[in-house]
Amino acid sequence: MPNANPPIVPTVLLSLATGSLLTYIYLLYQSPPPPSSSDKVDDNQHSSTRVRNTSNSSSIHDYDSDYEKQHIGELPFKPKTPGKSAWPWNKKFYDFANEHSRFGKSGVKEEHLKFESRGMGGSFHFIHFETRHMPSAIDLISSNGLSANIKNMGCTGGGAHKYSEMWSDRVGINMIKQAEMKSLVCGIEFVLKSLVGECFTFKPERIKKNSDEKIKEEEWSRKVQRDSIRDQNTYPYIVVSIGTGVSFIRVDGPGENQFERVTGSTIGGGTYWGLCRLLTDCESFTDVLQLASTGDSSKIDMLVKDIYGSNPAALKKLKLPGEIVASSFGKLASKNNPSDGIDQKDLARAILMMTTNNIAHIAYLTARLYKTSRIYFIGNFLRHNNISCQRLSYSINYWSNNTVEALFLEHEGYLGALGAFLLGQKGEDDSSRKVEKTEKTSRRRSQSAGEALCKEDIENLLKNAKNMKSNEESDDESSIEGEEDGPSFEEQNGRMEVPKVRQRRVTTSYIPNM
Ligand SMILES: Nc1ncnc2c1ncn2[C@@H]1O[C@H](COP(=O)(O)OP(=O)(O)OP(=O)(O)O)[C@@H](O)[C@H]1O
Ligand SMILES: CC(C)(CO)[C@@H](O)C(=O)NCCC(=O)O
Repeated sequence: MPNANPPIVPTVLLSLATGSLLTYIYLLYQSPPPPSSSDKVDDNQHSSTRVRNTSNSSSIHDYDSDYEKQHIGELPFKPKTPGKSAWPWNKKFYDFANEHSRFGKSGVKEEHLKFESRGMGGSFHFIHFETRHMPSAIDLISSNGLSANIKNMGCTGGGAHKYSEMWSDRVGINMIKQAEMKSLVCGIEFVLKSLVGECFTFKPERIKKNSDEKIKEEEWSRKVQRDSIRDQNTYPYIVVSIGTGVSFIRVDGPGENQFERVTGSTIGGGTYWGLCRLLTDCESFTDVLQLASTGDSSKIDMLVKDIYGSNPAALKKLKLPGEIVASSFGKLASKNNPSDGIDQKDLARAILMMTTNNIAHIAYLTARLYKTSRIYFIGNFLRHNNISCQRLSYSINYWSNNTVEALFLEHEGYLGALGAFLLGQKGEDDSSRKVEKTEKTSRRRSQSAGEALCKEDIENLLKNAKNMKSNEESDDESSIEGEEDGPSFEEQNGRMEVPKVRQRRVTTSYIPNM
């Protein structure tokens, strides 16, 4: 008698990405293996019961199974289904993870990010917690008996090395280590190829009435969905991973080694959060973003018009509008008492803008250097951080004269964990020696921004700058201000608009000490 409704009580597979501040866990709940020949069901019936219907799910993510059916060969691994003997060994873990949305004191499950995968035969769930609570997280798993039958776990980031012994000693779980950049790129390729609704950008709320009209940055708040990777034209693209520090990676193609970390910046999310901890009373990242949203950075930053006055002829010659920042924190340099008239909210905003502007500049130059129109910004600095996403969208559009687009991903912080898992499924395991070697090689290649520019690169940049200059001279100045959506992107990507500003569930507050 066919079993029409095999239960969706799955095997749980785990993967971690452990950075200096946060750790992301990705869980895959796989359905039980197909029934044996004695209780065979027809294929259609089986697949429809194995995979839950996403349209009823609370997730915003629809799984593009048609695409996967056609392109499954292009995924970075051949999906494994669990052996029959493996199931349902991890039921305890599954029930525990399923029943709770908070774990310990800083663990949070992000319901809105979960999605189904027909190819993987299960659902992906996402949890993060603060890395400093790693020992408590391991104890939680151990004391609840959750580690039974979990022998291996994909892992990437610095923590894959730092906490490896702790995991094996305390709970007997072996870390299958993967290189950080490779995991990131693998995760990005996976979500871009298989998830509908993953990629988006910000555009102005309205279209210019005439070419002289300037659309202000504040109006760049319309969240617009972007298409996934469909073909070779997508490459090369730039990935800017904004974590504690910032990595700039060029991805040349779908193959797993077709990327290079081209440069980095030490001014990243850690800089922002570190300076804010020093200069404000905020105790959580969520609080400081909230504070920044009410601040005014123009009390702190020196604007071009502060230097030039509002002299249209002079500004036209300079080719910079008066409203943009000339020097972050520059206004404080010439005040008798720098703290007069400013408070914590203005500081929080100015630090956020300084960090974001710097990243935007390097990202734009990197895109120019490698002649690409796509920059994907990821990493947890952007988490619930519409202010930076909007600034990046506006700046990249502005500096590139509407030829390069800033793109964002819904699973921005979990791409490394996802990639580490996928690579592990492929049977890869970077031994520490191999990781060291890879990182040495990439270290040699990826020096700081200035060093990375070889003579040829500089010549190219100068050539491009010259071309841009002559384009700008022939253009009306206003054409670089918030032009209506650029034809190149609209034609390339096809577009679907999401009417509201980036909608994310508000972060549940992070309780210190797990
Ligand atoms: N709850 C949070 N607590 C602390 N920082 C947070 C939080 N949420 C977001 N952030 C931001 O995310 C940054 C860390 O990002 P992410 O976790 O992607 O990097 P990482 O992996 O630690 O660093 P790197 O990529 O440089 O190794 C922090 O510096 C901060 O700006
Ligand atoms: C060190 C890493 C790669 C760790 O994720 C990251 O923090 C980073 O890219 N920092 C910038 C380092 C540099 O100057 O290239």
